[in-house]
Amino acid sequence: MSSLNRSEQVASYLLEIGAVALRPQEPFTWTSGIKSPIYCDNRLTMAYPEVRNYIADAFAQLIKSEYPDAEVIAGTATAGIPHAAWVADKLNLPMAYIRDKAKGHGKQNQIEGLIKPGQKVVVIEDLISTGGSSIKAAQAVQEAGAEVLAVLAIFSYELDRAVDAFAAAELPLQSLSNYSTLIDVALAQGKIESTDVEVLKSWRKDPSSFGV
Ligand SMILES: O=P(O)(O)OC[C@H]1O[C@H](OP(=O)(O)OP(=O)(O)O)[C@H](O)[C@@H]1O
Ligand SMILES: O=C(O)c1cc(=O)[nH]c(=O)[nH]1
Repeated sequence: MSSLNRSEQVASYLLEIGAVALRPQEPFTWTSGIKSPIYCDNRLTMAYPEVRNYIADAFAQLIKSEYPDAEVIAGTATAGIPHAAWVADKLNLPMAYIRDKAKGHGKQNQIEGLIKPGQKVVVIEDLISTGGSSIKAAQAVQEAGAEVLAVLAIFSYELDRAVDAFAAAELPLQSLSNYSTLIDVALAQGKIESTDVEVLKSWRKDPSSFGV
């Protein structure tokens, strides 16, 4: 592949740093309980300055062009936090993060940092599977009286379940890369075989029944 677009470049980076693991014989268990032949560990991007900087620039450009009114960049705990910090730094905006639930001690906060009622917030997540984690985080921001302009993620599996959940929650979602691009890039780079593509595509049609 000569000139890669943003989605292809992010997929290519994820493959290059070994963030994408295939294990059809011994499926991964996701946070939602779904069993999957693939796991994408975007946390590894932290270890690669060129990669994390490309991601932060891409998020920052997206926010500048599509959400120029953003006042706070909020990361989802835990994997969204470092990316939100780098993006907030690039945009010189306040940063916050959202726990999956309120702390049981101390100030019992779910949102750490500062999000004021009425502020316009962009939520940064590392990855969307079902969307459950990031929608919950975005709703916590809304419950705090702020407005969520969008949820932005590095990668999305493009599952129907997530698309429907974001639509029902009336939350815009954009990802820098996605499952279909990842498969195309991996195949073009010889990192997977056509037999892998068949498994990955058939799993994607019915993720809930894989490996059961
Ligand atoms: O769209 P969903 O079905 O909610 O799945 C995606 C979530 O799962 C992972 O987080 P995980 O629960 O592994 O926690 P972590 O961020 O603390 O690593 C990932 O970082 C997303 O937050
Ligand atoms: O749904 C998840 O838990 C999940 C899937 C995945 O590919 N990567 C990840 O970090 N979490």
